[in-house]
Amino acid sequence: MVDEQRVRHSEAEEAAVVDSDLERATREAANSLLQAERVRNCVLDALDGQPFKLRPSRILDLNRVAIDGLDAYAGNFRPAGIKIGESKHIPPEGHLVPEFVEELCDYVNENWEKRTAIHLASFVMWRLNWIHPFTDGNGRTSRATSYLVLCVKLGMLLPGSQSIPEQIVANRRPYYNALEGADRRHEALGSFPENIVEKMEELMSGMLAEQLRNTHQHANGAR
Ligand SMILES: Nc1ncnc2c1ncn2[C@@H]1O[C@H](COP(=O)(O)OP(=O)(O)OP(=O)(O)O)[C@@H](O)[C@H]1O
Repeated sequence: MVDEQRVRHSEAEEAAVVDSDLERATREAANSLLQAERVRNCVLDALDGQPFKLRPSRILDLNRVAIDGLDAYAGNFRPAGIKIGESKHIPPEGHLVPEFVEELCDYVNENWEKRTAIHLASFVMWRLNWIHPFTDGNGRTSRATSYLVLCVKLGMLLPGSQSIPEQIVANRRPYYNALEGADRRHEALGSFPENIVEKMEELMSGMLAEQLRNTHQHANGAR
């Protein structure tokens, strides 16, 4: 006899993901535009007076937009361990991810008035990559979240054709070096000293200047 109490199993749907390289490339390009638009809308909401707090749900959403249709875990924290190719850093175990992401959000929210826009954006860039909360799209999600924090803290949608995330993608080595510099400092001290992301701050400051310089040149007639 069938026990009625035992037949009510959940049947979860599986997330659909594309399988050809061409579809993947097309989807990645479309997602990247959607993610940039998502960041812009979040900045505009904050400028419109909606109080800004960095929350895990915002970070999850930026990951979902980046890898939707490309990875079954889009918008979810990874369930297990992960490695980063060619990096010495081993991200924390999967079960620790939610706690580390909450700690990152707390750091940003608690230091919002005390620290500069460059510091907060640099901290997010490093720490989110350090946590590596997702099965894929960690770089894209970290860059988008960092840029969101930078713009909201500055209180403006930054002008310029070559945004900081675009500059990083065009030349990744200094970005990897800055991530590794903070990894080493953190490993040695096990905490967040004031200058933990010094290298990333220098890099980001230079990239912000470049982004604004492009606007200045454009204003002077350069194409
Ligand atoms: N030493 C390091 N510590 C922390 N994060 C690192 C380190 N080296 C590289 N990374 C990050 O890991 C990312 C790769 O992770 P993943 O493949 O999930 O991201 P992605 O968004 O798919 O990649 P991409 O940045 O190429 O778009 C790199 O882009 C970089 O942001």
